[in-house]
Amino acid sequence: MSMPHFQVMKKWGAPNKIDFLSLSYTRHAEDVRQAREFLSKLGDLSQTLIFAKIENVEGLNHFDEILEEADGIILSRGNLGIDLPPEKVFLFQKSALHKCNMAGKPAVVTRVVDSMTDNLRPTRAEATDVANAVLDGSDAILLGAETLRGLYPVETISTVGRICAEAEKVFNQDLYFKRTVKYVGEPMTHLESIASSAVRAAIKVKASVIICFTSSGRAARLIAKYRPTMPVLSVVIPRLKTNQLKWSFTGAFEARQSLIVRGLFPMLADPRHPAESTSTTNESVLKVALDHGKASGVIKSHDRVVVCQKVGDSSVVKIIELDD
Ligand SMILES: Nc1ncnc2c1ncn2[C@@H]1O[C@H](COP(=O)(O)OP(=O)(O)OP(=O)(O)O)[C@@H](O)[C@H]1O
Ligand SMILES: CC(=O)C(=O)O
Repeated sequence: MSMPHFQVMKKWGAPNKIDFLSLSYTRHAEDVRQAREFLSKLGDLSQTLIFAKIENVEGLNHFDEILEEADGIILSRGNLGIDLPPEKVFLFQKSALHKCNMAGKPAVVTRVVDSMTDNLRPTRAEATDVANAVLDGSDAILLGAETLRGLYPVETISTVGRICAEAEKVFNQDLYFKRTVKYVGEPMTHLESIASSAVRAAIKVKASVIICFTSSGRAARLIAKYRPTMPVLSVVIPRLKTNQLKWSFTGAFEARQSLIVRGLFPMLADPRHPAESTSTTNESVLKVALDHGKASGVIKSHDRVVVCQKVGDSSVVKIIELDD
C-alpha cells in the first residue's frame, strides 16, 4: 500500500468508519494480509471488511487462497474480460460464485448493464445476464458508469432490482440447500447445524421471515449461507466495549456490513438491553423485531416466524405463530 493510500485512509477513511475496502487488482493472498495489517493500525478501521477484486488472470489463479483470506470477493468482469478469452468468462463466474457460496462469503458481480448508461432499457443479453448472476449465487451487483455518469441512474437501479427479484423467485433453493449441507459434511459444527435447521424449519412451516439474534453477525450470516427463500431479519445486539479511554457499543459496523449479504436485513437493537441472553431480554427484543417486521411489511397477522436465539447457554430454533 503506497503513502498516498495511507494518507487518504487515515484522513478520510478512519473518521468515516468505512465498512468495506475494495482491494483493486488483488493478485494473491498476501495482498489481503498486507491491507488488513494496514487497516489494523487505523483504529476503528480494524473492523473494515476487505473485498478482494479479482480482475486479472493472476488473481484468478490464486482465487482459493485469496478467498480464504478476504471477507468477500468482487468479480471485476470488465477488467477480467480483457485478460480472459470471452468463452472462458461464464465458467469462471460460476465456479467463483460457487466457491464463495460454500465459504459463506459474499460475492459481488460488476458490469451488468453497460448499455443503460445511454439507454432506458438494457439489452436482452444484459437482462438475462443479471438474472443468471443471481441464479449463479451472487450476493450483490455493483453498478459503474450507469450510476456514475449515465443518463438513467434511477431507472438502472430499479430495472436491475426487478430482474434480481424475479430471479430470486425461481432460484432452486432445494437443490442449493442439499448441495450446501453435503459440502459442509458431518459432523457439522453446532452453529452450522442450528443455522441449517432454522432454514429448513422456516421452509417447512412456510415462515414469512427468520429472525436471528446476533452480536458479531456470524450467526445471521450462517443462516443466509443456506439461502432461505424468506428474508432474514438480523437483530444485532450491541455489546459494551472499551479501549481503556472510552466506552462504546459494538453493533453499528456489524449491522451495516451485513447489508451486502443476500437476504439479510439488519436491525440494531437498543443498547440499553443487557447483552446477556436472559428470557426477559429476549422477549422484549423479539417484540421490537416483530414490530419492525410488521411495519416494513414482511410480517403479517397470523404469519409463522422462525426465531434463532440463545436462551441461557443453549442455542434454540423456535417457531412462533402470530395472533395478530
Ligand atoms: N445477545 C444475544 N441474545 C440472544 N441470542 C443470541 C445473542 N447473540 C447471539 N445469539 C444466538 O446465539 C447463537 C450462537 O451464535 P453466535 O455465538 O455465533 O453469536 P454471534 O453473536 O452471531 O457471534 P459471536 O459469538 O461471534 O459474537 C445463535 O443462535 C444466535 O442467534
Ligand atoms: C468494475 C470493474 O473494475 C470491472 O468490472 O472491471
